[in-house]
Amino acid sequence: MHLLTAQKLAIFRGERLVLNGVSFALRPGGILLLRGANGAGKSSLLRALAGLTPLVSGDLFWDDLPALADREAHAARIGWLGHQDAVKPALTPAEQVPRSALTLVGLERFADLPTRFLSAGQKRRLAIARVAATPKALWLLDEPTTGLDSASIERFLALCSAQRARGGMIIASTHTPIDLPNTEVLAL
Ligand SMILES: Nc1ncnc2c1ncn2[C@@H]1O[C@H](COP(=O)(O)OP(=O)(O)OP(=O)(O)O)[C@@H](O)[C@H]1O
Repeated sequence: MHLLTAQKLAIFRGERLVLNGVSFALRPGGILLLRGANGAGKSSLLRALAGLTPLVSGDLFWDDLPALADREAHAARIGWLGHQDAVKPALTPAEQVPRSALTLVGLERFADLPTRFLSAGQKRRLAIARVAATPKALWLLDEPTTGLDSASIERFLALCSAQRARGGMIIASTHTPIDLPNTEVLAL
């Protein structure tokens, strides 16, 4: 039984139709990888699925009901990892994410340092920890592994597996392979 179904989505960015006729469906525990060249529309699709960019046409269903009819309810289902990390530079990691989640991304040693002193990869790991910290039915991840070293990629994959094991879904754009079983791919 599919929980999330997209039918013939069309998305404008600025003046241009960047995506048209995009359809897919995901079951609980499913993972969908978005592939495509720079500018293909991966980020635009993720934003639209999050309700941040309007759909020009098409339908998005959650459990067979219009997903975006109640924006607040939809936002509450989503763990969002954008292109830009939503981390606060003046606060420490421990001030913005529970310590248990920092451990999951190997950031415990940096928990009490102002976030502005973290490296790009460490900030990315903090943003991932923030997504993983609260249970969300759907993770929308824009190039989650960019800038991560191999140990951090392994930890990220473990978090993805845990999300799927509890019935959560993942949609991620990526230019690199993501080594997880039963992945579906949407080429844009
Ligand atoms: N805010 C915006 N206003 C106008 N056009 C935009 C905007 N954001 C993106 N675009 C355009 O929409 C198209 C799709 O961009 P998008 O960022 O979704 O691609 P992408 O597949 O995520 O690319 P990348 O692999 O480089 O991250 C591009 O042609 C881009 O120039």
